[in-house]
Amino acid sequence: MSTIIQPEKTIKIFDTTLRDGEQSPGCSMTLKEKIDMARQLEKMKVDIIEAGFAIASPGDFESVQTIAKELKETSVASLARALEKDIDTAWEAVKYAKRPRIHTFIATSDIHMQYKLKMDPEAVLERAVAMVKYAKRYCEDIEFSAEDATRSNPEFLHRIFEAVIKAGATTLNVPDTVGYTTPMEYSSLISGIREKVDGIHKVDISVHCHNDLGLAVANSLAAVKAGATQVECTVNGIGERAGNAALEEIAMGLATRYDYYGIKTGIDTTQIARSSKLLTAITGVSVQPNKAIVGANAFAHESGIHQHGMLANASTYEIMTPESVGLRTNAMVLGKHSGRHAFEDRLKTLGYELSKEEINRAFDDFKMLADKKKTVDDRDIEALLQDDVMNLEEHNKYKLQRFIINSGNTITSTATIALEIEGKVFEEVSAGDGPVDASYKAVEKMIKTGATLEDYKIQSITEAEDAQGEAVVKLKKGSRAVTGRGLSTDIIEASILAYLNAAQKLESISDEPPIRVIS
Ligand SMILES: CC(=O)SCCNC(=O)CCNC(=O)[C@H](O)C(C)(C)COP(=O)(O)OP(=O)(O)OC[C@H]1O[C@@H](n2cnc3c(N)ncnc32)[C@H](O)[C@@H]1OP(=O)(O)O
Ligand SMILES: CC(C)C(=O)C(=O)O
Ligand SMILES: [Mg+2]
Repeated sequence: MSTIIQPEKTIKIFDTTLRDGEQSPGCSMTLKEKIDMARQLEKMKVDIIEAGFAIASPGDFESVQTIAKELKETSVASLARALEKDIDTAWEAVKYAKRPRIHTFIATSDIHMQYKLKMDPEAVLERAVAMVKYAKRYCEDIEFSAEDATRSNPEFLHRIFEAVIKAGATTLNVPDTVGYTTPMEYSSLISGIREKVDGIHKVDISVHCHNDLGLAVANSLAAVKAGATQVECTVNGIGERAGNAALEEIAMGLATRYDYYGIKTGIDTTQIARSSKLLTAITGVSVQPNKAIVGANAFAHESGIHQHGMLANASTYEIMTPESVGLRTNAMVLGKHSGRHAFEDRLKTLGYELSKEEINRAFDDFKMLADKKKTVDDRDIEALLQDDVMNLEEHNKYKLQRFIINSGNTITSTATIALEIEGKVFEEVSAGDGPVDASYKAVEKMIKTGATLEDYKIQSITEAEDAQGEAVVKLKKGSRAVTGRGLSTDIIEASILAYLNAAQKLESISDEPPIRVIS
């Protein structure tokens, strides 16, 4: 008995980052930026790039045409209203592409036909057919979109789709223009269209979803399950109003749940992170940290129980690997919800080998610090360990008595600092590049560490007007490096305290081998 091998089902990914995506307020791109983005989309292996709306402006025309000339493999489409002049212009722009496509559209819902187009349904149908035929004189690959399809009368939709297939359309797009539909409703709309058109010609059924109710990806995936063969989407989900379906979520949804959908895309998912970052760099619009797939927290774990599971086996809390979307690694973020397993793991990564007792002490200090700070980074842990191991409270040699700062944008900053050192009070004045530099120079005149300032960071660790500022400095002398911390509601005071804290540590380890050298 011979086995029949079923061909693998694949769907096309139609990227509209450069057209619908660019319709997001604040996401306009220059010609060069669009070309860079288009190259990256080709690298990610999207099937079709909608490079713009050629008639919209000379700049849009130039970018569609340049992208059509530049790309090697990918189909390049331009949007066009159902107007001859739009189609002529779209063709002039895409005709250089290896695989050109004209994408023409007209609205089919009563609301749009009556109030916007001021056309009756029969006139819309006639126009759609005439314009598909018109476009077909130029180009084999014609996509027709029934704008606002999900609020259109389904019978009218079926009629117009049948008519445009006969006129030569090769892809029928069913846009949820205003993000109105639901997964189940959209699914039955798509399977209804699929049944009707399958008897006529083989065409792609495309879906194009907006995110007004946060359902763009859910609706697109439901439609794919119901027989759609093309999904229109954008990188990071940018697009008109609340955006379009996010490409990365569609691609990873299908890849991760292949067991459920049984459908592949041609997307090289390892290019996802890069595409997302490139778009962010170009538009200056960042994705929110909890954004699926590409948000900063998408592969980050903060709570102890999760971190413990992750350390045992990443599949406990990750349904896809960071590598599969092109990230190097996941992140264990230490914060107030973290547990001992993750803390000990971080100590090992940082190169510390501590006794059980030292770890316990450090863990208690870490939990106290984590209560005050949003996240605890490696420098915090190092500072905390150095405090703990050297028991600095007992060696509190340098005490800040008072400080006076004179600073402004038209004068040189000066600092007067008084320190109490082993019971005696010293005072020095110094000028510097800003109040912190002036303070450090004044302090250095008194305590003479001879160290270099390797790093300096100031951040708020509590909120509101009385926020605590935390300064962290790293001082280096020879092969020894230490981190000092200072806390105050005054950021200059926090900075001076951090310097003194680091100086004390440096002094207390100067005759001993370093705990750990930070290069
Ligand atoms: C759902 C979507 O995303 S559709 C795409 C939306 N994107 C854009 O609109 C961005 C690019 N747009 C533009 O640059 C301009 O709107 C242009 C160049 C296309 C047209 O500009 P203008 O001629 O000044 O017209 P305007 O934008 O004010 O109005 C739209 C006109 O197109 C008509 N129209 C709208 N859709 C269609 C269509 N699919 N087919 C035919 N005519 C249409 C409207 O009825 C209106 O016609 P009117 O001028 O005779 O009243
Ligand atoms: C032009 C069409 C496809 C569109 O963007 C929409 O309906 O949202
Ligand atoms: Mg749209």
